[in-house]
Amino acid sequence: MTTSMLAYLARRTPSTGASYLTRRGFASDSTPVRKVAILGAAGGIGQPLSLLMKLNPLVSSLALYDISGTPGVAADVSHINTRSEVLGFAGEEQLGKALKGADVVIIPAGVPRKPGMTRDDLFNINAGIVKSLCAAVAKYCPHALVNVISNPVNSTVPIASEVFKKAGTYDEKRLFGVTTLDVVRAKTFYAGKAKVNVADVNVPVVGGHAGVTILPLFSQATSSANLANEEIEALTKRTQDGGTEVVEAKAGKGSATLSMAYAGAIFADACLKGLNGVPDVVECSFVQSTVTDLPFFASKVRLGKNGVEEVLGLGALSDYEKQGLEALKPELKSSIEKGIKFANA
Ligand SMILES: NC(=O)C1=CN([C@@H]2O[C@H](COP(=O)(O)OP(=O)(O)OC[C@H]3O[C@@H](n4cnc5c(N)ncnc54)[C@H](O)[C@@H]3O)[C@@H](O)[C@H]2O)C=CC1
Ligand SMILES: O=C([O-])CC(=O)C(=O)O
Repeated sequence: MTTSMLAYLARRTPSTGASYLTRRGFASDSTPVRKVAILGAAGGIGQPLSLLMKLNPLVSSLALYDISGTPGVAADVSHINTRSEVLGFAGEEQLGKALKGADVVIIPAGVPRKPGMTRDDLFNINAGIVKSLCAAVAKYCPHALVNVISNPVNSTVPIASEVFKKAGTYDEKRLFGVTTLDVVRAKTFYAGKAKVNVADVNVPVVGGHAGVTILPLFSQATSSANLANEEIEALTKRTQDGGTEVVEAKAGKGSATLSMAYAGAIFADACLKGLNGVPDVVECSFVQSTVTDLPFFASKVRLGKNGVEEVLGLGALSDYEKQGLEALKPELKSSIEKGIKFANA
């Protein structure tokens, strides 16, 4: 749970259970009004993500959109006594209303993997979904920060950028591929292996969001621990295969939803904090980048009032990480190009 969510829960009055913000009225005096729209809100990620965003005190309005099922999710979540007003929107004719005025749009719409599939196998269905949803974003909330969760992220983010370019609304500072789950996994696996407190651990994860394109930089991990090379290699492999581990364990019933909802909520919270002028908000994300020769790349990003304030460099890499960086480039390049080609076909 994010720090602001924890702070919010801590302010609850034990006697009534009512929140500080609710008792003072709908919106706090000091917290800006912020609308968040979730596209694909009735899905496996969408539902727990809707719950977590309802718990976020930075949100004043929460719009839950899907092709169907959202009136029920919205009715359910709306009974929680936190700040935001929740509205459900179902079907394409309601998409405009869901998006209008949104500050942050989170997109977990699309099909998930089944065992034996790669993320790229989702391209044929999800590319079209992301393309049409982004066309609507360009029309109804062209200044929103867009958090793309739908896979394959290495291609769906370039697709989104091309759609926005065509609409004349592209601002590279406002488009993000959500790779936070890779960071969440790297932290968890590292803390378990290094036997350190997971709350003290940070690990940057760079590159992209599929297989070998996921490159955790354990040489930069805090708290530092003297792990053997074989242990670092095993941790790297486990982080790269984290999604597949869940897909296989779910045995045909989808991919990561709960941990992804957590990761998506962390990233959206960082975007909101940045918009609100909170200093030094840094998260890894797949963004337009000049950190390597690839046009999009995941690395640490400082978030601010306009979205990306600064794309941070990679820092010092170990030899193993340098090799991993070179090895990931061909696949990432071809996934990016595939997305761009699709959007312009
Ligand atoms: N970036 C990341 O780290 C991760 C990404 N994912 C990806 O997130 C996506 C969603 O996964 P789940 O929630 O498990 O799938 P799901 O099938 O449970 O939910 C997807 C939802 O999208 C909705 N949807 C489909 N077309 C839509 C459209 N045109 N407009 C609005 N909503 C639409 C469906 O109705 C459904 O409710 C998948 O592509 C999956 O691969 C999953 C985990 C991690
Ligand atoms: O593996 C998948 O298909 C879903 C995903 O992106 C992840 O869990 O990292």
